[in-house]
Amino acid sequence: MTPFGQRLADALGRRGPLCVGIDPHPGLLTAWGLGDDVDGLARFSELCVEAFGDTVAVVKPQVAFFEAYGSAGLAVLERTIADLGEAGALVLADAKRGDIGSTMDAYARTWLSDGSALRSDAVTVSPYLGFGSLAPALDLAAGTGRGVFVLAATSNPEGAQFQRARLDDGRTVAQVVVDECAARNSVARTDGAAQLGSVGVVVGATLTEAPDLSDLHGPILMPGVGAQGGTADDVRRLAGDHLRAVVPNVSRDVLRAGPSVADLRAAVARTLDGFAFLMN
Ligand SMILES: O=C(O)c1cc(=O)[nH]c(=O)n1[C@@H]1O[C@H](COP(=O)(O)O)[C@@H](O)[C@H]1O
Repeated sequence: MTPFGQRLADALGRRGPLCVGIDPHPGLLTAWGLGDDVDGLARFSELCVEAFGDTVAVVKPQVAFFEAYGSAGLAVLERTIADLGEAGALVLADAKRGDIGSTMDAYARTWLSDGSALRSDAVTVSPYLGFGSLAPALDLAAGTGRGVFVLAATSNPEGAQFQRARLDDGRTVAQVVVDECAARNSVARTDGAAQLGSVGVVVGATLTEAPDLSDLHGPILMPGVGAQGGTADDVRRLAGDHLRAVVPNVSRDVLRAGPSVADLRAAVARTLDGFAFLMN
């Protein structure tokens, strides 16, 4: 399969620089006139697929909201991932996995192997057990043409406690994560692969300052726009010279426009207008 970074660059070029989250909060289910149950979850997801599948570059189902309904919720997630892919969107499973390497291998197979019912184009992972513990996911993604987004500097205020801590060499933990991802992408580039690597980082749109992203050569997911207070201007400021690698994520701010598919699509179009500068 074409490497994820290349497929992503292509999708952003065709559909515009946006990742929309499918975050079925119980409050949103109620606001959409749906039950806080598996049927409500399934209908919510169907409407999202209809609204975003054929227009948005990347759609990011938040796995937690599906897991909350047990195995039936996971079955909805399987269907949603498959339907989004069929409609032409890239699917980023927001699972934020991270564990010792041998267990990480099982997580990697779940989200990144060709044979899995939950296979997605990319998955979010947490480097808290050490960057090296992510190797099974990074290796499998490279082998199957999929992508990995590693949490570097997250959008929540608590994130700074660890992520801004400094190592002996003076770099912040967030910077080390970015640098490790950059090293992975540079290996791919010497193999003659895509301009945009397949190992991305997550940098919150709510931050005052981003880590140095100059050598990353990979995608930068920026969640925190809208409901968490981040704005398009914040994205512009944090993106610096890396406009073409940035993918802002918006979940609640778009989802609040539902349940009408037309209204959801209009919310996407409005949001994309605000990010037109990312295409220059
Ligand atoms: O990995 C993520 O997507 C993520 C990282 C981060 O630093 N902050 C963050 O908000 N997210 C996710 O992005 C989504 C943001 O949702 P809204 O605040 O509703 O736009 C949620 O699904 C979060 O779990």
